[in-house]
Amino acid sequence: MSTRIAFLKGHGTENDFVIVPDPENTLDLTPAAVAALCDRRAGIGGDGVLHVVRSAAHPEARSMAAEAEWFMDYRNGDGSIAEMCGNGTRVFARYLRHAGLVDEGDLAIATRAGVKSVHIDKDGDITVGMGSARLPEGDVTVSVGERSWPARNVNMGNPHAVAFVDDLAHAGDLFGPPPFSPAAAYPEGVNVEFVVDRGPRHVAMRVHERGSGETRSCGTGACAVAVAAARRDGADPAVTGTPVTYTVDLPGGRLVITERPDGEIEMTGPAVIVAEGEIDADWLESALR
Ligand SMILES: N[C@@H](CCC[C@H](N)C(=O)O)C(=O)O
Repeated sequence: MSTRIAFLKGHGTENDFVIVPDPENTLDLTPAAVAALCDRRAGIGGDGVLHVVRSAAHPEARSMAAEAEWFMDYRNGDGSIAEMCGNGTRVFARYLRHAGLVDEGDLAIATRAGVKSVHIDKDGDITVGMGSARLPEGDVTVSVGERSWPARNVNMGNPHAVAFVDDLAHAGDLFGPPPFSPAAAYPEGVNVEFVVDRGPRHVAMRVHERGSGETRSCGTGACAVAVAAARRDGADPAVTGTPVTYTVDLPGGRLVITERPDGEIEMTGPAVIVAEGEIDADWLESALR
C-alpha cells in the first residue's frame, strides 16, 4: 500500500488551489511536483498550490513565527514561487478555520510578502489586509495582437502591469503571456491585468498571471487594478484622508477593495473548500520521472 498525502481543493472567486497541509514541512514539494498536482488532466488541477506549514518549521518564515503561527508557502501552477497570492490568503484562512486550527475573527498569516492580517467574518466573507501598493515609475506598454496599451506598474508584493482597455475581449485568448515592453521592466516576469469601467468606482478585469496563465481571478491583481483606477480617477486616500472603495468584477466573481489613508489596502471576498482527499505518493513520484 503506497503512502498517502492529504490534500484539499479550494477556490476564491474561482482562483483555484490544491491545498497541501504539511505542518512540520516534511514534504519535498519540488517545482515538478507542484506542476503535476496542478495539471488539470493528469493531476488534481489548480492555478497554484497552498502548502500549509507552521512558520517555525519553514526557513523562509521562521522570523515571522512569533507573529503568525502559519506560513502560506504559495506556488504558481508551473511550480514557480511567488511573493504573494491574495485569493490564496483567503482560501488559506478558510482551510485553517475548516481544520479547526483557528477561530472566526482576526488572525495573522505569514507570507513571503510579510505577515498579513486576516478577518474571517461570520457571514462567510474573508478580508485580508494586503499592505500598501508601490507604484514604481516607468512607462510600460502591453500588446495583444495588433493592439497596444500603456500600462501602470503596481507592486502588491508581486508585480502587476495594469492596462485600461475599451473592451475585455481585446485581451484575446491569453494562452501565452501578453508581450510587454520594455522587457527590462519586469526581470522576474509580471501579472498583466486588462480593465474596463463598469460604473463609478466599479471596474471589471481579466488577468494573465505569471506562472499560471489566464485565471478567473487574482486578488493581488484586483488590488493593483483598484489602486491604478483610483489614481487615474484622481483619488488618493493619502491626500484626501478618506478611504476609497472599488468594486472589481472578475470572470470568477466579485472582490471589494478599499484603500485607506494610511495606504493599507483591504480585500474582501469569498473563499470555499470544495473537496478533500488523498494523493497517492507513488503517482506523484512517477509523475516526476
Ligand atoms: N492569484 C494570485 C496571485 C498569484 C501569484 C502570481 N501568479 C505571481 O506570480 O505573482 C492572487 O490572487 O493574488
